Amino acid sequence: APGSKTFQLLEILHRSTKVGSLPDGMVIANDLDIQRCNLLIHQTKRMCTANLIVTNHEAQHFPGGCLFDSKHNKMEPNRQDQLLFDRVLCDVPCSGDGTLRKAPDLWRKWFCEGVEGPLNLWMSLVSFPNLFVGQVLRDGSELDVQVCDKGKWLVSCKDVPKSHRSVVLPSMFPNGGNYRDVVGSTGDDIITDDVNGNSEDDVQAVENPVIHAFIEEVADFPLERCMRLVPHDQNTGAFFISVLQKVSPLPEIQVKLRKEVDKNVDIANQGNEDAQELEINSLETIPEEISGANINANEPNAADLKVSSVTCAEVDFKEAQDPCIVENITKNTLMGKRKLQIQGKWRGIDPVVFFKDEVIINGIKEFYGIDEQFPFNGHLVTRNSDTSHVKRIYYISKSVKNVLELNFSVGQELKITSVGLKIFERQTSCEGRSAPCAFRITSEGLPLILPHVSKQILNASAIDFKHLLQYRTVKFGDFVDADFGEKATNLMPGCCVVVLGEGNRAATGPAQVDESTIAIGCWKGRASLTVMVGALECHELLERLLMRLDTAAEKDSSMHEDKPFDNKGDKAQQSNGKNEYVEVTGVEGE
Ligand SMILES: C[S@@+](CC[C@H](N)C(=O)[O-])C[C@H]1O[C@@H](n2cnc3c(N)ncnc32)[C@H](O)[C@@H]1O
Repeated sequence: APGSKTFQLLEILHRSTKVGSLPDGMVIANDLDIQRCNLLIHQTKRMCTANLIVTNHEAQHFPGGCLFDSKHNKMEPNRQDQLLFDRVLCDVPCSGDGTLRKAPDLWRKWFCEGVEGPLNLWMSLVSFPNLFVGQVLRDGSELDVQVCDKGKWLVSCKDVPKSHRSVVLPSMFPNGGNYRDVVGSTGDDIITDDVNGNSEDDVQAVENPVIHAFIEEVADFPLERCMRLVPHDQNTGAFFISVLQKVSPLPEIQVKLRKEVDKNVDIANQGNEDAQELEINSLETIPEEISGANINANEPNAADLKVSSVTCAEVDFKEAQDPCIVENITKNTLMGKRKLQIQGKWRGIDPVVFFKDEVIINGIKEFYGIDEQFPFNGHLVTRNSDTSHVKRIYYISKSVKNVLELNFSVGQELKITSVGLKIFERQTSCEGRSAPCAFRITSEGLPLILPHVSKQILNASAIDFKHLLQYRTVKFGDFVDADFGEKATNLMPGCCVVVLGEGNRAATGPAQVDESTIAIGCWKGRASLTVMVGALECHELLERLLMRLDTAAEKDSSMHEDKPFDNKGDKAQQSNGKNEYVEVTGVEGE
């Protein structure tokens, strides 16, 4: 955590999806804490999913996306017009008492009222219209909190035997206080016998009438849908899990929605204008003074912040340290100019903008030979409303597209911190030559788009693939398979994809892609191919490659010793002086 439950939900969603396609469903992951959102985004990145939206709301006030038919003065009951969830996993803040075992010091700070916060939150969540039907749980605040000490139920701190008062604190009872207040100003008149007439040394289990009544009451509840994992049984922090099923909408919800509708109408009118303004239209020019800035999504008033620019020298230094890790380097072409990016509704959060620049989109399609089956229209978004500086393009599934469209139509109610799968990223060559296509395919986007790519794609033999991963830049003439080297020479300059073929020769014909396909994004420079992933990813791919070769029926033993290829390998290594690509200067936020 955070992110592991979201990851598992996405895994379930993607489980039966064929390579190159996307599941129908989607996950919206929400947390009130923006830092937790960012961690979650990071953790789920390796899922490479286009079916996730991460939002930053109070869950009890999660926007409903409910449309209002102003003409007929009624709420649209159409399901498509509302953001309704089929299932909700609520991982709510807890009382924290399960943690006491591993952090006993907390016991002294633990106080009963502390549980009320989470309890109130749970109650407001279960009555939330988008989620569950309300009133499914008994209001816990009605319950008198009882303290059990050595098998005996204590209703008030007055009942605590003197010898136990250092352990059972008044703060553990709902009325709190301290022993001095409760038993007298001096504390001398401390009761030594408890309310049940037992002496303090004669503590015995007694039946508590309140608990008894409670047990009788809950006997009819469907508690088989709840599970309590007590900490000492599992040696964990304790969990209470319950499964609730919504069986019908609540009448009160209609009233509540009714009130919200009026508010939504105003927002929607405002929002539609915003949405139109924010849609990218290459014919429109955005005034310079409001374009191009790097907004930190964690800062509530980031739009007011100055833009800190990374100098060329800093970037060169970082690249010299690890020339392949370029993705995280943010350059700012504006160099010192303070410019503000157009913000969406949420200040400090980059706007989500449908990317519709046909010149760029058609250029990408043409360059990579992407088949028409792969839907682009309405599936691309950016986090930058400045068309001339779009740096990253994200792919969204149909389900996410529907939610975004609904969100725009109701005035951008959703505060979206992350959406979709980064599929293309702007890239240029440091040789100064501009590639015919300014956008490379990202490694996250590669699994999705690969089956649809027919140009700029090569099949490499295992040995050449291995050399690419090892040396990361290999001159065309240094490839073991001369045919592969020639094909690489004939590629267009810029981004290309190298797919691992079978055995020691590159496969011929178009790449056959399935779940087991190993492929890597590369840059075709003037004289060499350079892999476009970080050292860690290269290392992981190399391990996968070696494992595959180990288990292959026709294992080529030469793969495990470089001797026959030493010259080639050395040459390849020597050629790794400088990469032939560099991340383009960009100003997009996110
Ligand atoms: C038990 S943690 C679970 C976090 C996350 N699901 C995970 O697996 O790490 C509870 C989370 O609820 C978040 N939270 C607290 N109050 C909230 C609220 N009103 N709305 C949404 N999230 C809230 C906290 O920021 C915290 O991250």
